[in-house]
This record gives sequence, C-alpha cells and structure tokens, in this order.
Amino acid sequence: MARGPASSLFRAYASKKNVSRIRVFFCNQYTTSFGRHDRGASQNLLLCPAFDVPNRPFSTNSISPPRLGLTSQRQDFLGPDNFLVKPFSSVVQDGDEDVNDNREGGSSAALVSSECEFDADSGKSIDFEHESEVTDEEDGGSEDYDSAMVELENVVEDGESVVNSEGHVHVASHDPSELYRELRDAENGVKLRRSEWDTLIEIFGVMSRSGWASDQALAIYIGKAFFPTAVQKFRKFFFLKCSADVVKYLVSLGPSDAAVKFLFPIFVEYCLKEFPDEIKQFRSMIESADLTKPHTWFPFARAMKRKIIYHCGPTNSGKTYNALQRFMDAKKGLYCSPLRLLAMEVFDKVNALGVYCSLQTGQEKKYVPFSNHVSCTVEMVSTDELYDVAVIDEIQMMADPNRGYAWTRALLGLKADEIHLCGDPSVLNIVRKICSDTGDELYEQHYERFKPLVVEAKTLLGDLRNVRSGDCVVAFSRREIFEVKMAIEKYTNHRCCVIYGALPPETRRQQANLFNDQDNEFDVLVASDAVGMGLNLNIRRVVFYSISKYNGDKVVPVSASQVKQIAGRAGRRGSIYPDGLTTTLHLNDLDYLIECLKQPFDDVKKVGLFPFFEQVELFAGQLHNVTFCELLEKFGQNCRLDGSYFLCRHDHIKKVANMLEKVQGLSLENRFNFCFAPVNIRDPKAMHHLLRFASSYSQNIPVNVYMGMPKASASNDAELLDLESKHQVLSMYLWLSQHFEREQFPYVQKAETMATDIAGLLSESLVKANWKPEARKTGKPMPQQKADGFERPRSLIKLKDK
Ligand SMILES: Nc1ncnc2c1ncn2[C@@H]1O[C@H](COP(=O)(O)OP(=O)(O)OP(=O)(O)O)[C@@H](O)[C@H]1O
Repeated sequence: MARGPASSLFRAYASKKNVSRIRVFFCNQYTTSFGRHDRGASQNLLLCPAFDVPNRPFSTNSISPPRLGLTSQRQDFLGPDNFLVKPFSSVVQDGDEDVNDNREGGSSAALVSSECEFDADSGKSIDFEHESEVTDEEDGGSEDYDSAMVELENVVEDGESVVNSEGHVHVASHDPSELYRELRDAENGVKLRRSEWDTLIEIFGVMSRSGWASDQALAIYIGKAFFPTAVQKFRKFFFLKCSADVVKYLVSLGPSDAAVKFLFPIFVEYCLKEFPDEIKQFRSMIESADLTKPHTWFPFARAMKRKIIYHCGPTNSGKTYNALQRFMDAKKGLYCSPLRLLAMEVFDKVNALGVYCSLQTGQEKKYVPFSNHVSCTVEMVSTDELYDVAVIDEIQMMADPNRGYAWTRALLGLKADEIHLCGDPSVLNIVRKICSDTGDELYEQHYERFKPLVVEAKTLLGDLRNVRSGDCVVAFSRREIFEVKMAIEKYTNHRCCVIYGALPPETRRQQANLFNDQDNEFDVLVASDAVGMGLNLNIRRVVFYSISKYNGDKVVPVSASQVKQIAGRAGRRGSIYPDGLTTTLHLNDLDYLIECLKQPFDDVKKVGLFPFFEQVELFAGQLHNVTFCELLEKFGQNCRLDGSYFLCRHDHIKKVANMLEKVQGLSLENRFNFCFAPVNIRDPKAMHHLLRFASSYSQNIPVNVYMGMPKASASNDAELLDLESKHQVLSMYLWLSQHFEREQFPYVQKAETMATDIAGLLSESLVKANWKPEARKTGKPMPQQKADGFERPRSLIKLKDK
C-alpha cells in the first residue's frame, strides 16, 4: 500500500473528471503518449517566437513538448557549443544520451555530488532506516510502467478513490505542480534508507549534469550558469520534504534519464516559485540580446517602397558600370564601397564626369559644394538620409565573417527608392529572402564576363624568368611579394610595382597608375589578394605564385571564391588587354586553379550582423561588474539570431577592449567606438598608440599625434615597415577624429599632411625597393620558417599527396 502524501496525491486525480488530465500528465513518463495527444498544439506553438508563451509565461506547461520545439530553434542563442535539444517528450533512447551527456555540467555535477554527503541542511532532516527493513512489498520499483498505467486508468474510471498497492508508481502520473505543492506543504520528508539516499544523490548528480535538463531550463529563463545552483537548491528542498511514494518511484527509476524527466517539471515549479528575481534578470538579459528580425530595426526604410536591383555576375562583367550610370543619373545618389580606395576612385571618376560628389570614409570627409551625391565606405553609410539611388558594391561581402554586418545594415536600412546591388551570385538567394522579409521588390540582372577567362596550361614552369609584360604575380604575404619583386628585377628586364593591404590607398593607387601607364618601365605587378577588389588595372595575365596562404594560424588553401575574384582581374574591357589569362608559377598548382575556376559560386546561407551600440548598452544594463570584453563575450553567448544571420566575429574588437580595460573614465559608448578603430592588432606600436590616444581622450587632454616625421624614403625593409606602420597610426588618428569630439583631436591637419607625405615616401621607396624583406616583429613565428630562411608553401597537390 502506498502511504502518506502519495495517497492524497493519488486521490487528487482519482476521479472521472480527471481521466483526460491523467493522460496528459503522462508526459512525465518516457512514453510517446504526449506526441499522440498534443501534436496539434505543438505545431501551433512552434510558430510562436521563442520564449513567447502568452498565457502563462512561466508555467510548467511552457516546458511542454511544443516549447521544446522552440528550444531546438534556438541554436544560435544557445551558442555553437550547444547541441540540438531533444524534445521533452522524446523517446527514452534519445533522452538517455542527453542525460548522460556531461558536456554542459561536468564540473557542476561534481560539485553537487561531492558536497552532497556533507550538506548540513539536507543532512540534518534525514534519518536512515535500516537496510534490513526493506520488504518485498515495499520494494516495488521495478514494476512495469505500462501495466501500472493501465491499472491506474481502471481505478480512476471506477471512480474509486482507492490507493492500490503500486501507489508510488502512480506518482508519475500526477500533475507536477500538484506534486510540487505537496512537497512544499509537507512538514517533513520521509526517513530515507541509506541505499535510497545514495540513489537520490546520484539522480540529482545526473540531473545537474544533464545537458538536456539545462537546455530545457532555458525555456523558463534559468540560465546555464545558474542551473547547477538551482538544482542544488532544489535537491536540498527535496531531501527536506520528499514523500515516501516519490522517493520509491525515483529509486525504482534509479539514476537515469527517466528519473530526471520525472523530476524536471517539479523542478520547474520549484524554480518559478523560488527564483523569480533570477528568472526575471535572465529573461531581461536574453531579451536585450535579441538580434532577431533585423529588418524591423529600420522602420523608415520599411515604410518605403524600395526597388532593389541585383546586378549579378562574375568580375569584369560590367555590373558596377551599369549601377554607376543610374547613380550618376539620379538627383541624389549614394555609392557604398568596400574599400576606401574604391570610394576615392568613384569620387574622382564621377566628379571628373561633371557630377558633383562628396567623399566620406572613416578617415576623411571631402565635401564638394552643391553636391547631391556621396561616395562612401560601407561602414559610413547613413541610414537617416534619403536618396533616390544607392549602389552597394560587392554585396557578397554580406557574408564576410568580420565586416559582413556593414553590408547587411546598408541593405536593410538604406532609405533609397532604388538600391543597386553589385556582386557575384553567392548571396542572391539570401537577398531574395531578405527582400521577402522587408517587402521590397527585387529585380535581377544577370551578367557574363565580357570575354571568357583563359587558363594557360603551360604555367611559368616554376621559373619567374617566364614572367611577361602585363603580368600580375599574386603572392599571399608581404615577404613573398618582395622576394618575387627582387627575383624578377634581378633576373629579367622587367620592373615591378607592388600592391598589398598594408599600403595606404594613395600608394596603392599610385602603384596601379604606374603599372597601367604604358610609357614607363614598370610593366609587371606583384600583388597580394588586395588586388582582387577596387582597382582598375591593365592586367594581361594573373599568375599565382602560390595558392595557399597563412591565415594567422596556419597555411591554408586560398578559397575558390577568392581565386576566382583575383584571377578575374585579368583582361578588362577598354584596356589594352581585353582578353584575360590566368596561370600558376608551378605546374603542380594548376589543377587546383582550374578546379577553383570551374566551381560554381557558393550559395551563402547566412549573412553577418552586429549589434548597434544601443543594443550593447541595453544588454550591459543587465550585467554588473563585468569588463567590456566580458560584456561582448556574454553578448555573443546569449544573443539570439534568425536562421539567415550570424554574429560577426569580434575577436579583434575584444583584443582592443582588453587592452583598453586599463583606461579609466571612458564611457561605455566611447569604449565601444574605440574598439572599432582601424588598428593592426599584431603591431605592438600601433596598439601602443591607440592606448595612448584613448588615455588622453579619457582624461580630456587634447590627443596628440606624438610622432616624428621620417626624413626620407626607406632604404631597407625595416624603414619601409616603419613607414607603413606610421601611416596606419596616422590613419587611426584621423579615424578617431571623425568618430569622437573633433575638438579633442586638434592635430588633424598635421596628421593629414604627415599621412600624405608618408604615402609619398612609401611610393618613392617602393620604386627603388630591392632589399630583402623582413618580418614584422609580432612575437609569432612565421609559418614554415626554416633555419635557412622562409620556404614558399609547396604545391597543394604535393601537400595532398603527402
Ligand atoms: N557599357 C560599357 N561601356 C564601356 N565600358 C564598360 C562598360 N561596361 C563596363 N565597362 C568597363 O569594363 C570594366 C569592368 O566593368 P565593371 O567594373 O563594371 O565590372 P564588374 O562586373 O563590376 O567587375 P568588378 O566586380 O571587378 O568590379 C570597367 O573598366 C568598366 O569601365
């Protein structure tokens, strides 16, 4: 016979009117009965936004299977380390794996079980009964559940409030909220035998380790960090109050998935009652990190009927040309560029054609009187201004892991009647989806290359002496670029221009002009992947020196899309080389090149997003005593995103945030803005200057450049590196002056003059550069560095063969 509280629990449901409820309450069990009864409801609720349970937001019902569908939709919110949550009503085989999964709570579990034995609170209320007191009659925990269920229904339908001999099994069918109330209202818990005690301890250990349970707890806003504490407190409560039937039933289940699933709804009721503040706080935190439905962030753009024209095709097919025609014809136009360099090109070109156009980049604002047109870098886009026509160039950059958010924001937020997107087809599908969310009309214009790109099968046979006039040799490190330049100039009569990312845009343009100009000896270009975008170059043939590059961590193959973008620079309509050729230095790399060119464009599934300062500020309001870096970290862990978006990488921002931690007196907004300053985080000098700028700014001291002007062009690589570094610091100063109170940066003019002069010195230096390149002193070893010098990454084919 079941005794005590269990009898009353049973009686509470042992009447005809409760038959249907009893069925529903079988959700506590690991049968699939829930699926049968509530499938309709589950489908309806799946349509609700996550966490949005209008009727009873914190009820146990919200942990029902429909709710669990929601959890599985929240993978982004849960973070990449989280696994797909199995529904609460999932069958036991799946659940077993989840419950035994130690990934989430290994340490917390250890804490629970080790503390358990010595827990004063729980220990004092417990008397062990002697092992020998166990009788066959009492020990009914191994009863087959299905048969117990049948028995229960029979009893209920008879309308008898009779407690049968398997009372503790029936506990499983009770309403968890009732069970919780029974426990809560009980004066004392039952006396436990040693074996029962041990089993219960193990069950709670399993619960606190359960990834399934901690995932489910998120649905009632019990955060992962708080979950182990909540379980621990629940365990104390349980040991103080547990009834004989509940104990017996749990002991019969043992430390298992089923036991956790039985306890969990009671735990939920307990949490709702005991932790309203923690729940409220976590809920607010989650809500403040909500990045779902980003199209709703721009109500003015949503109120407009925008026409989106996607100019879709490979490089060199006339996309930008056509979009710029519409831009120039418009009364008021905006051109959004991926690079400062390209923004400058368009600014110059459009003004030369008689269309007044201003320039706005992170570093400079050039206002042309009476201009209605603006050429800007995409990060500088204003979503407040109204335009007739806007052009967003290189729209596929929406998927860029670091900068993608700027393109996404421009597409979602621009207030323009007509928006022209230029890019390859990789983001076409996602743009279609975004337009269906925003309600904008989408028109697609597909392009083909003016002339097909031809692969030269002969290659350069590993010999740079086979370089010819009009070639662009592409290498993926600064060091290689200078080695190639030196080798070509030493062994042939060609002279080389160089283009790489660390050079100021002015110098890159100067080098491009030098190369394009047919009346000088500079007829070969040696460049990094920086050549892939933005410059109009008269390239006859693109030669890949290697097709692998160092990604800051290891040497990896260059992606197919990048190979295509770079190779596509060969042959340009209107240039002296309208037919484009491409090849590799080594025969071994040729297959990889061909493979990349043959590959269709990727179909991008997600595009980048990053919170505005206001969103980060709202989130910061939910946390106390955290550094800005931790704040960003937590935002990343807790933010929720729709399936079409990812949170852009912010390691770079976090590194700067970490360094600026020691600067006192910066407001959150200033700190946020400082973290976006363009700084090479691998250059200690540049980082030092940024720290200095931020310190002066925080103390309200005018921010000084404090930098000597080099007297002459570089005569060795160290001096060249120094010029590059100095220019980057000046560029950072100018950027800060545009993003903070101008009065605190009184040396803008001086910085501009110095930057221009240094760009000039760099150009001069490159013309005569014939020295061995040095590595930047970053403290990190160069990849594949050998005692006898740097070794060019070998052919990918060879690497593969190895
Ligand atoms: N209709 C045209 N008349 C004259 N020149 C054109 C025309 N279309 C394109 N061009 C020229 O062809 C070259 C390539 O065009 P454009 O830059 O528009 O190509 P794209 O597809 O945007 O390539 P990328 O992605 O490399 O920028 C440019 O120099 C451009 O001026």
